[in-house]
Amino acid sequence: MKLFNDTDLFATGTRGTREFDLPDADIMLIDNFFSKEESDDFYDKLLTETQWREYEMPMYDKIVTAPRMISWHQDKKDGIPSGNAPEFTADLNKIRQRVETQIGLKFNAVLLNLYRNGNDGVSWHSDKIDKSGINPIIASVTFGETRMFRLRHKFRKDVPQLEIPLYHGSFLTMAGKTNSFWEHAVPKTAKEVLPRINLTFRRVIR
Ligand SMILES: O=C(O)CCC(=O)C(=O)O
Ligand SMILES: [Fe+2]
Repeated sequence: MKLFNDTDLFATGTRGTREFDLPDADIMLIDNFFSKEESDDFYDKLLTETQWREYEMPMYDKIVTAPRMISWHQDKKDGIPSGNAPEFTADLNKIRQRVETQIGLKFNAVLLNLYRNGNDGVSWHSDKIDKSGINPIIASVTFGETRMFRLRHKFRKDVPQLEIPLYHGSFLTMAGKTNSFWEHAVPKTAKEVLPRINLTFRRVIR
């Protein structure tokens, strides 16, 4: 069937780690973190088996429906309130395991975002830190369509914005001060694009 025109990228099979030389940020990217086969498989299963739901968010003085679908999963076992959040599925556990092994840290929650087409995106924001403590690490995995991940410094207008294409099977981390000093976004696009799934692993603390 597939779909994503990234075969040249996968042909090399490299798993190089890239770090970005940016002020007040600690960002690392690994393309091909998951193989093409693994990525295709996770993509298909996550797309069809996840109970995707809409997400209502405050926007100025209104409540609007976010232009994407989400699913939040959280471990129940460590006694941290998780509301009605479903547990990690077997596939989410497999993905989490790989991520944890790579960076040597544990995560207890994951947010899945589904960008159905070019009208879906996420506007400028920093990830909330109140539930993850100060300087949380966010670990992001992408399957499906390549979309641009944009970053901008919150306070320094002299620092240029940055655009990172996040490919099928890629892995990105944002650590240290990144969330305090930078915002990120996935802009909508007028191009005809297939669905993209992004997973951000997080550590929820009491
Ligand atoms: O889809 C992405 O790459 C980013 C998602 C994101 O920023 C978020 O869920 O907070
Ligand atoms: Fe985010």
